[in-house]
Amino acid sequence: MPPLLRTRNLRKSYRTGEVETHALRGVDLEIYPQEFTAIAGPSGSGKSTLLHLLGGLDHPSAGEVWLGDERIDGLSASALAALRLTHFGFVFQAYNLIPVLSALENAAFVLELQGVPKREREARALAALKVLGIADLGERRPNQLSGGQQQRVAVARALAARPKLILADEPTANLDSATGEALIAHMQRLNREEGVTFLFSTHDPRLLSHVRRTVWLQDGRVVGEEAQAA
Ligand SMILES: Nc1ncnc2c1ncn2[C@@H]1O[C@H](COP(=O)(O)OP(=O)(O)OP(=O)(O)O)[C@@H](O)[C@H]1O
Repeated sequence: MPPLLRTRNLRKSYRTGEVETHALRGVDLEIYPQEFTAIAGPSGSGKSTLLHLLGGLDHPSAGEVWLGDERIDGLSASALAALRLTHFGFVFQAYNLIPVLSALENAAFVLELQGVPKREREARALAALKVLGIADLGERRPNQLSGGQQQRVAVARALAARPKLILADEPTANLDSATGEALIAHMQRLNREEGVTFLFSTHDPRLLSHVRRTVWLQDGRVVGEEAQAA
């Protein structure tokens, strides 16, 4: 099976005034369909930067990103936006829920952008909330939900759009241990039963104990890899 996502010698530098930070220094990575994988490493090692580049949220300084057999690193902003809408689900802190929309409307939001008709998007959003065990909370706004429930709505929103891949940046950060474990169990079930590919960035040992593969980053380089039994 060919990889879903692939990078070749991926590099990213940020310039802030006179200071240049080399966040990624040549990363080669392949993510295959149905993986349940974490990018792990210390703070500042480049995990979020890597996830952003893989999801087409930013351009690399050098190197290549391939989605299937399409090279995506050089695409225009609008082409990347279209690609994100159809291929990727994001569970990122910076992409949190829209405060004035209910949980159901938030879960349906990407479908609205995709032009899915109203009745179908409500049915799919509700089905996604059900999968995450929060169908009864569909009417609530984000500020009426706990942190864990909000994270589940974010996963439901990603899922409802039926992406090939869900990219999740520290999805269990700030969750108490029971809520974190419940969210992990839901994502595992989606992975096993629906075949959704998950790629996380995390340093949460709870999540790391459940992934099947961990790619370790340090100073912008892959320094090791572990496979775990399912
Ligand atoms: N927009 C930016 N401008 C300047 N420097 C940045 C920017 N984004 C990230 N960096 C720097 O790039 C390096 C990698 O950051 P990144 O956020 O990818 O690491 P991380 O492993 O996700 O860290 P954390 O676990 O703390 O979230 C860090 O040194 C960071 O300060």
